[in-house]
Amino acid sequence: MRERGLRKFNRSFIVNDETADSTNDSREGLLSDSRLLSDGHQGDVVKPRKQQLLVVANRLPVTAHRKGEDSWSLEVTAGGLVSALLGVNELDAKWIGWAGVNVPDEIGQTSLTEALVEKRCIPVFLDEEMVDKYYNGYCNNILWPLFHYLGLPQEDRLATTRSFQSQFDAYKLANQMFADVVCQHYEDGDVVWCHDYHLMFLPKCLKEKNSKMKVGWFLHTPFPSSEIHRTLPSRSELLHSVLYADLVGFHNYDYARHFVSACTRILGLEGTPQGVENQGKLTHVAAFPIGIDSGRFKRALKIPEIEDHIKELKKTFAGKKIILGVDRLDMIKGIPQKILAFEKFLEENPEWHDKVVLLQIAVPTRTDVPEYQKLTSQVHEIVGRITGRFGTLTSIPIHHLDRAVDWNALCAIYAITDVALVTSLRDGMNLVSYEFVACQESKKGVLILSEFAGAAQSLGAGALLVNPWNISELAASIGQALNMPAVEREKRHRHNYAHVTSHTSKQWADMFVSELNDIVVDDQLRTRQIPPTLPIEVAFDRYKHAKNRLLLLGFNGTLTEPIDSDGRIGGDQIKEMELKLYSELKEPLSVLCNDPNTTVLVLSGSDRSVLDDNFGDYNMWLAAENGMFLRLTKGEWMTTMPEHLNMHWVESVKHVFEYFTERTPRSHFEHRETSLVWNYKYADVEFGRLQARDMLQHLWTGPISNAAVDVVQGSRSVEVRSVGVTKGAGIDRILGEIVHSKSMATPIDYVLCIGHFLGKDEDICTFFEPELPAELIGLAKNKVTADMIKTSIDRKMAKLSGVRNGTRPIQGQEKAQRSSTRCERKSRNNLNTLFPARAAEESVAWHEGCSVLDLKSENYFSCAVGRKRSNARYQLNSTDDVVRFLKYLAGTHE
Ligand SMILES: O=P(O)(O)OC[C@H]1O[C@H](O[C@H]2O[C@H](CO)[C@@H](O)[C@H](O)[C@H]2O)[C@H](O)[C@@H](O)[C@@H]1O
Ligand SMILES: O=c1ccn([C@@H]2O[C@H](COP(=O)(O)OP(=O)(O)O)[C@@H](O)[C@H]2O)c(=O)[nH]1
Repeated sequence: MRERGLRKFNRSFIVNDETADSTNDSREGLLSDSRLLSDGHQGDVVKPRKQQLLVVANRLPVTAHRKGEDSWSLEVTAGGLVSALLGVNELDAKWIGWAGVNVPDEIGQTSLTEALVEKRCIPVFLDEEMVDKYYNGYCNNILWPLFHYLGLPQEDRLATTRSFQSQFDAYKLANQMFADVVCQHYEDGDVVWCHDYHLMFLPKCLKEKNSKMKVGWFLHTPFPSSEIHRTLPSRSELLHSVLYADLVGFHNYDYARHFVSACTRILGLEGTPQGVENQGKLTHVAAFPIGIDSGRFKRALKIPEIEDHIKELKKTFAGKKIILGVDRLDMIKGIPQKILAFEKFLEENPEWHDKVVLLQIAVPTRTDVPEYQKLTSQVHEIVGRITGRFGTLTSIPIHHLDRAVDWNALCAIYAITDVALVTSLRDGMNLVSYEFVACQESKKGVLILSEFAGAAQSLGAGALLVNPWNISELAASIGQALNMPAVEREKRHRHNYAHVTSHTSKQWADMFVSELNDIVVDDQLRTRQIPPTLPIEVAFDRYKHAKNRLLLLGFNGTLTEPIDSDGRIGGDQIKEMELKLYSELKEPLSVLCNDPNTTVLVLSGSDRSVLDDNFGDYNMWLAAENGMFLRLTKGEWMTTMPEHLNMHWVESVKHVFEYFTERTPRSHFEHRETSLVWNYKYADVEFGRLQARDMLQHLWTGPISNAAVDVVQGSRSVEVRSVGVTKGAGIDRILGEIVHSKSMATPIDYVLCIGHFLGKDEDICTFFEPELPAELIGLAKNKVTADMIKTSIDRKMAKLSGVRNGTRPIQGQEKAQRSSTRCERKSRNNLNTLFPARAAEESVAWHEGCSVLDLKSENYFSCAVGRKRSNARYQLNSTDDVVRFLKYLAGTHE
C-alpha cells in the first residue's frame, strides 16, 4: 500500500493535445465544451477506437430539471466529487449516474437521455422509493455517518433495525441497476471507475458479468477504523464486494490502512504491501489524494465578470475582515461548532465587533434525510441567537446563506476572504480548502483547517490546524489568524499554494487510471489463476529425459499424513501434534533421493528438528524455517539468514500468542528462529477463526504495529515472520550452496516445485518460472526482499561462477563448517550478494560462464497442493495425489 507518486502518463485514453487547455472557465462552459464532449472523432478522420473511461458515480455532474414533457434544463451539481471530476477535462470519459430526478415515464426518460448525450452523461433511472431506501436510507443515513465516525443512527433503534434490511436490499438492487447501464455501454478494453460509498456493490456486479473488465473503485469519504466498520450489519458483504475491484483507492494512507485492516480483521484475509489477498486474488489498495483544477481558479480571477464581483464584494465589506465558511449543510462539516467558536471569539474580543464578519455558505443537501433537517433548524437557531446578541442596526456578524452560489461568485468570495474556516468533524478530503488557497495568490489569507479533514495531511503545513470539537481552541485560532503578520501569512500561503497547484485533479485521475491499467496487465501475468491438474505423464516423461533435476518439495500439507476434520491423523486421536511424513512416501522418496541425477530439497516452514526427525535418514537437502536454515542430511545445519534480521518483536508477539493459546483449546504455538506460528488446526474451526481475528487485532494495534514483520494467515494458523523471510527470498542462496556442494557440472534442466505453500511463499513458484519476463521476476522478488535481502542475482543470467551466496555456519558449528566457509571471506566478483562470495580456487567444478539453471519452459513443473488459486502452473488436490505422483516418478507404483 503506498501513496502514489506522480507518474508520467501516456495512455491512449488521455485525449490528444488539442483538447488540453480549456479556456472556457465557467463550470457550465466546461461541461458544454465541445472538445471535451467530442466523440473521439475529429472531422472526417476516423481514429482507432480509444480506450474509454466509464466514470460511474451516484450523481451525474449535472442535475436535471424538467421543463416540459420532453424538455429539460441541466444545472451543474455541487459537491467535491463533481468538482474534482470536472477538472478531469482531458479524459475520454463518459459519466454514468443518477440525474437527481424521478422520471417515471418513457418520454421523459428518452428525452432526458438525449439531452444528456451532449454532456457525455448517461442516466441511471431510480424511482422515488429506490432513492428513498438506497440514497436517503442506506447511503446517507447509514453509511455516510458511519464512515464519518458518527456511528449508526441512535434514535429509534428498532425502526432503524427494521428498515435496515430493506434499505440494504435496495442498495444492492440500485448497484445492480448501475451495473446494467455500465454493461450496455462497456466495450472490451474500457476502464470502469466506480466512485464512492454509494457503489460498494458495483465492483462485484460488474466482475460477475465480465471478469475481464478493468474495474477500479475510489472512496471519497474517510474509511473508518475497522472498529467502526465492524458495527455495520452488512460489513462483510460490502468488503467482499469492493474486493472484486482490481484497484481500490482512498484519499490518504490512513483510510487505505483502515480498509486493509478491516479486510484482515473482519474477513480474515491476508493483507500484503500491495493490498488484500484472497485465495490468490490480489486487490490492490493505494492512496491517491485528490486535487482540484487549480488553473481554472487562477484563470477565473482574471475574468472581467469575476473581477467586477470582487470589486463589489470589497465595497460591501469595506473595513471588515472576512471569515468564510463554504460547506454543504452536513453534520460532518462541523457548522454548529464553527458558529459557536465565532460566537466565543466575539465574546472574548469585543474590539473585533463590527470589524469582522462570518460569511457562511451552507449548501442544502440530502434534504429528505431527517438528520439533515434537524441540522438545518439547529444551525438557524444558533445563527439567530448570535445575530441577536452581537448584531447592531447597521451591522450583522454572520451572513448565513442557505443556498449554493454560482461558481463565479464563489471564486470572487474566495479571493476577498481573509480567513477560511474549515471545521469538518471528519471529511474525506475537503476541496473547499484547496479552492480557497488557489484563489489567494494576491491576498494570502489564512486557512484554519480541521485536523479531521483529509486535506490536513496535504495543507497542514501552511494551515492552522484545529480540533473542531475544541471550541476554545477554535476561537483562539480565529484570533491568531486575524492577527497573523503578513510575513507569516505569506510563508504559509506559499507552502499550500505550491501544493494545490502541483497536485491537480487531472493528475489524480491520470494516476488512478494509469495504475489501474498497469496492475491489470501485471496481474494477468502474475495473478494466481486456477491452474490445471498436474499432467503426471508429461511431468514424468520430461523427468526421464532430463540430466540434472531438482525436486523441491514442501512438507506440511504436501508430504504429511492427511488430517481429518476432527484433527485426527489416519483416524487416531492426536495426542501429540507433530507433523509426520506420509508413510507411503518412504520408499519413493528413498529412490528419488538416491538417484545421482536428482537433487531433492524439502523446503518447509517447520523448524530444523521437525525436518531432522522426518528426513534425517534420506540423502537430501533440508531447508527449515522457509529456507533460513539449510542442511544436507549428511552435513550440519547452516544458516542463510540475512545477518541483521530484526527479531525484537518476538517477545511481545509471544505474549499475545500465549494469551490466545490458553484461551483456545487444542491450539498451540511454535517458536521458531525467524518466526512465531500460532496454529489452531486441531481446535474448533469456527472458534479458532474468531480467535485468530481477535489475535490479529491485538497484534496490529500493539506489538507489531511498527515492526518489520509480515503476518501470514494460513487456513488455520497465524504466523508472524520477519519481513523478507519467504521461501522465494532465500532460494537463490540455497541453490548457490547446493550447486557448490554437489560440484555440479551440469546446469539444472528440470525443476519440480510442489507444495502447499501460503500466498506469501508462492514467490518460490515465480522464482523458477522461465516464462516470466525479467522485469516481473525483479518485481516478484523485490516485493519481499527489497530492504532485507539485497541480493540482486538475475537468475536468467546467473553465472554463479561458484558463488555460494550467503550461507554461514550456525554459531557453534564453525569448526565443522570451516572448510566450506573460508571462501566467504573473499569476494571475487561484483555480484551484489548479501555475503562475500566464494573464492575462485574453491569453485571446484562450477565453470565460469556456466549457468546454474538451464530451464526450458517445458521442463518446469510448479504445482500447488490443495490451493485453488495459485501462481503455480499446476495443481494437485491433496497429499494423496502427491504420493501417487511421487510414486510414479520413482517407479514404485503398482
Ligand atoms: O451527492 P450528494 O449526496 O449531494 O453529496 C455531495 C458529495 O459529497 C461527498 O463528497 C466527498 O468528495 C469530495 C471529493 O473527493 C471530498 O473532498 C469530500 O471530503 C467528500 O465529502 C460525497 O462523497 C460525494 O459522493 C457526493 O457527491
Ligand atoms: O455554492 C457552492 C458551494 C460549494 N460548491 C462546491 O462544492 C464542493 C465541496 O467539496 P468538498 O470536497 O469541500 O466537500 P463535499 O461537499 O464534497 O463533501 C467544492 O468544490 C465547492 O466549489 C459549489 O459548487 N457551490
